[in-house]
Amino acid sequence: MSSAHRIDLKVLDPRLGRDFPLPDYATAQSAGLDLRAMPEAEYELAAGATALLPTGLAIHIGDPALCATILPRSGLGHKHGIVLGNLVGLIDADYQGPLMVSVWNRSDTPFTIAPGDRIAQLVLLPVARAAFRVVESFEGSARGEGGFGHTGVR
Ligand SMILES: O=c1ccn([C@H]2C[C@H](O)[C@@H](COP(=O)(O)OP(=O)(O)OP(=O)(O)O)O2)c(=O)[nH]1
Ligand SMILES: [Mg+2]
Repeated sequence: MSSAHRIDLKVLDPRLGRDFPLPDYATAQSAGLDLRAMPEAEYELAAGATALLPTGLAIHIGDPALCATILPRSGLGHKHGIVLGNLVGLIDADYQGPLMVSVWNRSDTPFTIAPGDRIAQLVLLPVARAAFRVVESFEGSARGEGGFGHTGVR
């Protein structure tokens, strides 16, 4: 854990850390920390529906060279169609509000989420920030303006 970044975390839901563990890496080299959905009670997400669920915690990354993303869990996404309503969540380094997960049931069957269920995962990432310099023309590059299939398929 020596290379880990210290991130401030506030527990907003007293069931976390008491009835359910705080987020932690499942293995020594896991990239993602599972986030638990913390609705008041069991929540049935209808087929095709989206719900914004609290995770019961807040984090303050506090470093502009970092951000966090919220990603689906592959098992839930592939087997049950439980993914994210925003596809990927982006957590800014200066965000201090409750961490929320937009859960989307893209399947054709209802899915029940119980408080404490691990519903998505948080990945901390490095961020490079831009300072734009407005120019009239770009220095030449190998690609130029080619894109969108320009290099072919095979
Ligand atoms: O899945 C998510 C995505 C975002 N957020 C929080 C953290 C993030 O820093 C903030 C704003 O997210 P974003 O910039 O993606 O949303 P927006 O619609 O542009 O809102 P804003 O106008 O507040 O930036 O909302 C979450 O809790 N969960
Ligand atoms: Mg925004």
